[in-house]
Amino acid sequence: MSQTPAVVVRDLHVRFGDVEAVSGVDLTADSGQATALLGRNGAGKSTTMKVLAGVVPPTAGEVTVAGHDAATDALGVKRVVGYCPDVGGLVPRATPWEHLQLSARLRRMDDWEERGRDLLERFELGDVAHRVVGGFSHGMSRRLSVVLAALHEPTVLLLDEPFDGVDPLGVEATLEVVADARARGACVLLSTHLRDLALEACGTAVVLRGGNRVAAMQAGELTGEAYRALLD
Ligand SMILES: Nc1ncnc2c1ncn2[C@@H]1O[C@H](COP(=O)(O)OP(=O)(O)OP(=O)(O)O)[C@@H](O)[C@H]1O
Repeated sequence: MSQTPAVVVRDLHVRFGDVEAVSGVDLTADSGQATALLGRNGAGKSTTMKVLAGVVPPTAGEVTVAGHDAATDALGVKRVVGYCPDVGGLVPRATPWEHLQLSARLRRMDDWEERGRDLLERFELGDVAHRVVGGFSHGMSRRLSVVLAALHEPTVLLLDEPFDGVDPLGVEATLEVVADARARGACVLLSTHLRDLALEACGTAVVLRGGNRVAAMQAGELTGEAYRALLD
């Protein structure tokens, strides 16, 4: 018997006023797999991620995340996902450790401190664990956002542009987080403009264009030429 995919999106539409940000996206993503979301600026990747995170409601279509309907059970969706947004999400006057404390408290987690410390070390944020994030560089903030998304070992891990402005050690730590999540059976969705890193991190790739899905394929099939052709 085949397993229901962890993420199911059918004919998703998202409208902001006059703008149709997503206009008919279909995708599925399985547990234990990582799926890359690719496409040019404005293709609808971040909006799709926001719907999957329970942050933006779908205007129309069917979206299920680990069995929770994004239209009717946004709280249920939020509980099962770990979400690294493309921008924002951090409190400038709080430290990384305070961010972890807040996240753990909201999720009623016990015994999170060792994992929190380990993640901060892996992302080379241990030395700044008690410094307010307002002074962080862009790359440091991105790394902390990945740590926060991964802390509670979510069923569905959503990473929106996690490599943006991140140095090679941060990239390596992020790839490890993705590999660990897959190994424990989580479903990972990762949006990026970096095809090579998408191929390294993910087994499958979905390409969006103008709010639509234009292709879904094994990541290995996404050659540079094929990718460019899909973007145009
Ligand atoms: N809150 C909003 N209000 C109005 N329009 C929006 C809003 N959010 C997104 N859009 C529009 O929806 C479209 C898709 O945006 P989205 O951010 O999802 O694309 P993206 O693929 O993530 O782009 P990028 O690669 O630049 O991050 C764009 O035309 C964008 O301007």
